[in-house]
Amino acid sequence: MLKQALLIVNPASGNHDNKSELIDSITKNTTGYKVTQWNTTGKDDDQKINKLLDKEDFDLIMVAGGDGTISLVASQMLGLNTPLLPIPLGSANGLCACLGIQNLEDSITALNAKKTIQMDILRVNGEICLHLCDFGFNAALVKKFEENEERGMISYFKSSLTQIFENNKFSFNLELNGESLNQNAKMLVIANGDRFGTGVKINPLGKMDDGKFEVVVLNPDSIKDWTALILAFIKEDLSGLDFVEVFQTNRVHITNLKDAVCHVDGEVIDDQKTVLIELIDKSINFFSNV
Ligand SMILES: Nc1ncnc2c1ncn2[C@@H]1O[C@H](COP(=O)(O)OP(=O)(O)OP(=O)(O)O)[C@@H](O)[C@H]1O
Repeated sequence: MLKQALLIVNPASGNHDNKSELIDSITKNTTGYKVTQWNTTGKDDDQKINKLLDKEDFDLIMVAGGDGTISLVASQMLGLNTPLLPIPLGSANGLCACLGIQNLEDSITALNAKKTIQMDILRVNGEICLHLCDFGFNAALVKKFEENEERGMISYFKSSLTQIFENNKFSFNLELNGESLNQNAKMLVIANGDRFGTGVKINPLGKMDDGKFEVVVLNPDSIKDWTALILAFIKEDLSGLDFVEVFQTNRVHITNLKDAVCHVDGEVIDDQKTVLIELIDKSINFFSNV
C-alpha cells in the first residue's frame, strides 16, 4: 500500500525558470508514496498548514521553498514524528546548506537513504529559528538585499566590501551560562547550523542535533583581521583568531546596545533591543545528508 506524502510548495520562492518541471520530478522520484501537493498562498499559511496536518496522518512532509517556507511548515510540526524533507527552492537556502542538501537530487538522495536527524529548534523572542540568527554585519547585508533589486554573488561581494569600509561597531550584553558579558562586535551570530546559504562556514562547531547552539562573536578591526577571517573561512577553522569568541549554550539573553540590525533565518527583524534565544524542548525529524 502506498504511503501518504504531503508536498508543500511555495510558488513564489527563489528564481527558478524550470520550477514546474522540478516540482513534477519530485512526485516522479518519490516512489512508494501517494503525493498530495498544496501550494502556499502568502496569507495565513501557518493556520492552513496546521489544519492540513490535523486532518490527515501523513508519512512524509516535503517542503519545496526557501528557509522562510521550511521554517513556516516546521513551526506547525513541533511534537510530530513525521519526517520533513526540505527541497531547496528558495534564493539562499541556508538551512538546506547545513543539511548537505544543495539541490533536488540531494533531497531525493537523503529520502532514499532514509537518513534523518532530530534537529534542535531555537526560539528567538517567541519566533521559531531553525538555522541561524545574527546581528550586525551580515544582517545589514540581508537587509540591503531585501530593499535592493540586485542579486547574485558579485552584488553580495560588492555589498560586503562596502560594509567592511563602513566599519559599523556594535556592542552587546550577553547573559549566558550564568555569566553577564559585555562584548564589542561587528557581528554576533547565534547558530544552530554551521554555515550561511553562501556556504561560508561561520560556525565550524555547529551540529544541529547536539542539544546546544553556538554564540559566535566576531570583531575584526583592521584589513589584516578581515584578511585573516576570510582565510579562516576558507580553511573552515576559526580557532586561533583573537577577535573571535565562541560560546556554547542552550539559552542566551542579548541586550543589543547599539541597535544592530538582526535577522532570523533570513527574515530581518528590526528594533530588537532585547532578545531571548533558547532551545525548545521539542525537535523535528529532518532528512539530512550530513
Ligand atoms: N503564493 C505566494 N505568493 C506570494 N508570496 C508567497 C506565496 N507563498 C508564500 N509567499 C511568501 O514567501 C516568503 C517566504 O519565501 P522563502 O523564504 O521560502 O523563499 P526565498 O525568500 O526565495 O528564499 P530564502 O529564504 O532561502 O532566501 C514569505 O514572505 C511568504 O509570505
